[in-house]
Amino acid sequence: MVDPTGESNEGDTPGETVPEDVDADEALPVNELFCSLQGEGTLVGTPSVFVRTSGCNLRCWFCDSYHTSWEPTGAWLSVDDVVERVEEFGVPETTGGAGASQSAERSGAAGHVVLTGGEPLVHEASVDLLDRLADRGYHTTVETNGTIHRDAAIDLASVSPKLASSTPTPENAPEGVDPGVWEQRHEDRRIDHDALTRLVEDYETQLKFVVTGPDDVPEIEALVEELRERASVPIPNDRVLLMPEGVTREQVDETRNTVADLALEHGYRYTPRLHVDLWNDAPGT
Ligand SMILES: C[S@@+](CC[C@H](N)C(=O)[O-])C[C@H]1O[C@@H](n2cnc3c(N)ncnc32)[C@H](O)[C@@H]1O
Ligand SMILES: Nc1nc2[nH]cc(C(=O)O)c2c(=O)[nH]1
Ligand code: SF4
Ligand SMILES: [Mg+2]
Repeated sequence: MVDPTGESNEGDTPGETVPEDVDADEALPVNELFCSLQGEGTLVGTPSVFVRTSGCNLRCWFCDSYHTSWEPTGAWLSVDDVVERVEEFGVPETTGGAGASQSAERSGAAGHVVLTGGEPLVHEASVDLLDRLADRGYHTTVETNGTIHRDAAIDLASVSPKLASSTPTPENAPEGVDPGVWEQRHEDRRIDHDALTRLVEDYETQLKFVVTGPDDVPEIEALVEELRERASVPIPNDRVLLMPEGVTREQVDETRNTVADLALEHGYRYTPRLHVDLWNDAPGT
């Protein structure tokens, strides 16, 4: 394992820790690559291959992928190798493939790939990966915090803008972590109206907000209104999703009903965290 961060806790420049023998245009720091059911959003329940890159330009206190943000870990893989690993789970039937491979332990994800992280769009090579997957007939979902726009083969932009309640403080930071410069840096970076507007205009988009409680709703309403004014495309309420905050079953049990009630009250959509319900916080799910 190498430090694949793209961004250390003190440093600020994506790419600064790329090892000398790695060409960051053609390789990605991969934290995990696995097959599961899409647990969040409009495609919930869809068998999918997940490619989780390491490194993020934000530091949400509640990040459920600590080892891609606060303590980024993974191994650099060439884009070719990532495509090969994805194909081991099955190739889309539309490209003449036989569907799911029989050898993989979880092998049902022949058509959908979810590129996530960390923040996958900090990495230039994500564009190349998405192009190659699209060429092979995969449907691509990109899970992104919405602070970066790239031109890429994205079928569904699953954008999760980060609310004020996500900002790390010494009180809420993960155990043993001092957020230091990240409290202000996260706050400064978490909303980029231009990037959000371009994502909404260029791609089929869902806006998937992590909700910690009723106090988050005014900020969601204001942001959605702002984007509706800026964007040249409509943003219907059924593309605005409220998702309960929580990494474990116990935590989601605490927030689930409040968030469902808020969705009903405001006419937004609710999304479960199906993978947490099914597999709790196990890695590779
Ligand atoms: C780990 S993030 C990676 C993609 C990107 N960095 C982002 O935040 O959208 C994947 C998804 O998990 C969500 N998420 C992270 N921590 C969470 C938590 N504690 N509760 C609910 N959702 C969470 C994010 O909002 C995002 O939708
Ligand atoms: N099953 C499952 N569905 C997911 N949808 C988005 C995820 C993510 O971490 O981006 C995720 C994940 O980690 N697991
Ligand atoms: S933006 Fe996404 S990956 Fe980054 S810290 Fe927040 S939840 Fe984690
Ligand atoms: Mg996750």
